[in-house]
Amino acid sequence: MAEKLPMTHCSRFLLPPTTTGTGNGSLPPAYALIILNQRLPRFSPLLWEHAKTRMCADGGANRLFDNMPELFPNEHDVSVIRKRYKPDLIKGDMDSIRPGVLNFYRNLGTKIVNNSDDQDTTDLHKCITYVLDVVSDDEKSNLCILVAGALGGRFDHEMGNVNTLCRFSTTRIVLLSDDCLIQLLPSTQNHEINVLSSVEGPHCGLIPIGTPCGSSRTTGLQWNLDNTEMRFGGLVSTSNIVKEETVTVRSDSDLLWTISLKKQT
Ligand SMILES: Nc1ncnc2c1ncn2[C@@H]1O[C@H](COP(=O)(O)OP(=O)(O)OP(=O)(O)O)[C@@H](O)[C@H]1O
Ligand SMILES: Cc1ncc(C[n+]2csc(CCO)c2C)c(N)n1
Repeated sequence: MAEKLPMTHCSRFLLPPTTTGTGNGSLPPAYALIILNQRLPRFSPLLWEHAKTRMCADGGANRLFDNMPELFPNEHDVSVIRKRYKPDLIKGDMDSIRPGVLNFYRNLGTKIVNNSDDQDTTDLHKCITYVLDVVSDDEKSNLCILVAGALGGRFDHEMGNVNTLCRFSTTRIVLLSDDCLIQLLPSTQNHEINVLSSVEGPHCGLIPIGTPCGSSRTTGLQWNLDNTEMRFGGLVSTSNIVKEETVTVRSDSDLLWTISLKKQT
């Protein structure tokens, strides 16, 4: 059987942007940022700087409005901060955004898309379909969607957010909270994860979601998988520890990769 192509992963969006590219000859990813209705992670200004497109899923706009100024305690004019962080788009069923916040961003020129007719998909899902609709096929191969505020509070929302990783499994999507990130590793490729130890790790996990996994192999972890079977309801890898700069993962079914984020990020 033909060897699967390698897919590389690196959380360079947690480091300040550089103008020097990735350093390995490949194009840096084109990031889009989606802000959800959950506490804004402390490193959101960095994600914002990296992103080419910035959007809020419905009540995510309240979080941008309320929490972004709190991340700049030395700046006293909150309206200057709010104007600096103007989203390109607010999209959703609009049952959570406060009218004052909606008016504020509308007056700044933010595009507002009301999808209250769709009560079958989440606001995050609606934002992802928007990104995929506006991006060309060429750009899609280089796209990486960063989702801020994906965990905490309501378990149905958390699972809904994880489900979007599976629904859009051919798109690179990273779910982020203050504490960790989560992404899907499709079984169609072998994975090389470049761990940035200044900002992430050492705790990590590999979770088979959806279908059981007959065989997975890893390198670079304290408890490596060696042709190991995993299934939800059986073995899943939690509280694993990154031991090397590069972690490799190959598996016959999709896995969720999660890694802790360091507090000083
Ligand atoms: N407690 C939470 N934990 C994780 N994600 C959340 C939480 N609350 C909201 N979200 C995310 O933020 C998005 C916008 O949420 P919002 O509260 O504006 O709308 P909602 O009506 O509760 O959500 P939806 O319309 O998507 O069901 C949701 O689609 C979800 O992805
Ligand atoms: C089986 C089933 N369960 C829940 C909902 C409700 N729902 C799902 S996503 C969403 C948010 C719309 O922005 C809402 C209200 C449904 N439609 N179908």
